[in-house]
Amino acid sequence: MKLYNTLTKEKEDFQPLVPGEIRMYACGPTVYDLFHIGNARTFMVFDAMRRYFQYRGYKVHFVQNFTDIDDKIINKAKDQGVTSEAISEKFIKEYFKDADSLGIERADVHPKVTENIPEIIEIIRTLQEKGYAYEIQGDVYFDVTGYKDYGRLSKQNLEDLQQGSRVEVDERKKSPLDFVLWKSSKEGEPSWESPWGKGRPGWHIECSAMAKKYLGETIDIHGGGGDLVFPHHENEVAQSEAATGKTFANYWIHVGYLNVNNEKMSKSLGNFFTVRDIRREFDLEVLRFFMLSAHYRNPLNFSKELLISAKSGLERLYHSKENLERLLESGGSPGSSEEEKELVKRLEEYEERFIRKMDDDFNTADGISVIFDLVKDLNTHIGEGTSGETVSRGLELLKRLTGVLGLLEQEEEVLEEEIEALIEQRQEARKNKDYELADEIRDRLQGLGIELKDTPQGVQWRRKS
Ligand SMILES: Nc1ncnc2c1ncn2[C@@H]1O[C@H](COP(=O)(O)OP(=O)(O)OP(=O)(O)O)[C@@H](O)[C@H]1O
Ligand SMILES: [Zn+2]
Repeated sequence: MKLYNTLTKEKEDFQPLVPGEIRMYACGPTVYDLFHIGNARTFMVFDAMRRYFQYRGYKVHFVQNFTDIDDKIINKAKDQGVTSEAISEKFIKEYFKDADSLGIERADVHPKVTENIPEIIEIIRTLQEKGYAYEIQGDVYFDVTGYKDYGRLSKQNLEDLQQGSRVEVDERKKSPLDFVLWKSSKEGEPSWESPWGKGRPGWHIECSAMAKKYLGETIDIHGGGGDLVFPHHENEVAQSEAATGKTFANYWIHVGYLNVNNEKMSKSLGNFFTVRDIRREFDLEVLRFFMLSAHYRNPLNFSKELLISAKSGLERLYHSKENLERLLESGGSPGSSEEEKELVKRLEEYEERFIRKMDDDFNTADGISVIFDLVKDLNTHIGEGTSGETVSRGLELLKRLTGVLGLLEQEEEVLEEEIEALIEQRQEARKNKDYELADEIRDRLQGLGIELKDTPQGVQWRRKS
């Protein structure tokens, strides 16, 4: 498998540290608002990558943090007269609602900064002890001139950076590029005790601390949106490598921007749509399909028109799947012809082609083209006369490949909701002593392949295998 590494600016052979296992960290959202679909692109790319790695047989350890302490959170809390925690807790819940509806699976750990303060303090202390950090009146800074590799990730040299940097407000720093590791707290702000007095962590240090705690000193993959290369990731590398003396991440992956009229979608520009804005008009799987139809490193322009055409593309995939399911239900004919044998052979080739494309720096755009080729072939060569086995192989393959991308998953979700609703109706009927209706609903559920079990904790259900 080849992955493009921002660190070397090359597609490299991907070799995880431990064969068969991948340790991957993605920078998560600052939780002071709903996230927009630009953020969603980055989250979705990492979700799809993780699914693909799993499909290729890797055990993936995936961590995505929540930045739950930050100026933006504090300011919003002040405006609304609530605690920072109230703001961050609310938007963490909202994050999960939107992520779930986008088919983004939960990471193995979603650590919060506020729950990792001792680990953060520990790294800062190490940096200070090793001479990479200095304190001024309760603020601690990283000394970039003391770290020889500063600028390596973003391919900038220190002198250019220093010349290019604005005159800093904080005259106390040794270099204008020095960044804050620990901030002394102002009156009324959330704060924690530390060796430098009461304060809170700077932004960059959190990821160094959490990646180390949950994945180890050296991880395989670290990523985020392209805007994070500098200064966020540059600073992460500096802190982590200065503290541990080891390589922080072997592969750096950055997702291209979702743009509007060729400008990055961002909160500050006001040119954004939240996931919920889109949900009012579109099924969110359409958005997912749209995002994954482009290579993750390329910028992607967003417009409603493009989303409408993505919708019809996705519908083509759904139609094919539904058609195969219908044929399967009708039983199919026995035996298999030469034509069918050829088709079965081609199925394997489609899967190989899909893997080849995806192995080449996770090219979902080409991967999706292969899926369309498969669908065309299935639509042409599978019909009433095809054996059940072949139909089922075609269907399985289609579901397997789209599943890797988190697509064509709508139906089951709807079904789940339907089941829950039916179970509720049945409970209601039983409460009203309408046992006839209750039994009728039970039979209907059975017809859908659902088994019910009455337990002291309530009704539980499972799909009959
Ligand atoms: N337009 C975009 N396209 C792709 N990824 C993006 C875009 N905007 C932000 N991201 C990514 O989303 C993730 C979450 O970022 P975060 O919550 O810090 O938002 P943000 O960068 O503050 O957004 P904004 O730039 O709109 O203020 C990061 O990995 C970031 O790089
Ligand atoms: Zn980060």
